[in-house]
Amino acid sequence: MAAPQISDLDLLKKDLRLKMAQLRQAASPDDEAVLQKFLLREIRARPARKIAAVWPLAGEVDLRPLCHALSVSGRQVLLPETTRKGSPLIFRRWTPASIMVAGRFGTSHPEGEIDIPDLVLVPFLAFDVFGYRLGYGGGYYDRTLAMLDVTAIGFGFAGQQVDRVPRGPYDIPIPTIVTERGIIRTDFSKITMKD
Ligand SMILES: Nc1nc2c(c(=O)[nH]1)N(C=O)[C@@H](CNc1ccc(C(=O)N[C@@H](CCC(=O)O)C(=O)O)cc1)CN2
Ligand SMILES: Nc1ncnc2c1ncn2[C@@H]1O[C@H](COP(=O)(O)OP(=O)(O)OP(=O)(O)O)[C@@H](O)[C@H]1O
Repeated sequence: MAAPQISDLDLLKKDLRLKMAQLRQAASPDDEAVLQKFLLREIRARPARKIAAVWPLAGEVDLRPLCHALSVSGRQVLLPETTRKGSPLIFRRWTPASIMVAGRFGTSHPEGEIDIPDLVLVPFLAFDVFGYRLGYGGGYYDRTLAMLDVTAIGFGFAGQQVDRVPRGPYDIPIPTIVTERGIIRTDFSKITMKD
């Protein structure tokens, strides 16, 4: 079988992934708490009932306190199950009593029922002010967002911002990004060309 084609864009993204992984230093617990406060406020301002969060991978923002807070306040938390490469994610119901099981690439997911979110929190290694993001390279969130008609909110630390994330045809910009410094509205559709 022929080896999969790797494009220049894939190489640019790979470079940036390495750079961001090297830059990544554990943010302070204060930053993490402030980020979750902003994120919770942003979610609560919306009517979404089923919110897809993530279970942390090493070095990522730990959204577990947010998952608990959302669940306690009556929202249904969903967590992704990492499917085979090339497939969209599936989401399963989580409650504080859920038992997490090991999945692909070091991820964990609950064994709860499969459900469809109406709001998806999207992790990244890097983001830009236009709402483009760089993930781990699975294309999972791009495939998932292309399929679902849902609100997406990106979250991460301000230090993960870069001037411009390399863009590909499948990359879907995220209209709202939350960091410990506040909320970034990236929806440039209302801004004229001269801006
Ligand atoms: N916390 C969290 N959960 C998440 C994501 C995430 O970014 N953060 N994902 C966001 O999409 C999905 C998982 N995506 C992932 C994609 C690749 C690798 C990974 O480690 N890939 C290996 C290469 C694996 C291979 O091809 O054999 C690597 O990069 O070394 C990890 C997670 C769903 N769950
Ligand atoms: N909707 C899609 N349909 C087909 N291929 C896609 C789609 N979305 C992404 N891809 C492909 O998947 C591969 C990985 O995409 P990319 O490098 O953008 O991942 P990523 O955004 O870093 O990862 P993730 O979305 O999992 O966080 C690329 O080759 C890309 O072209």
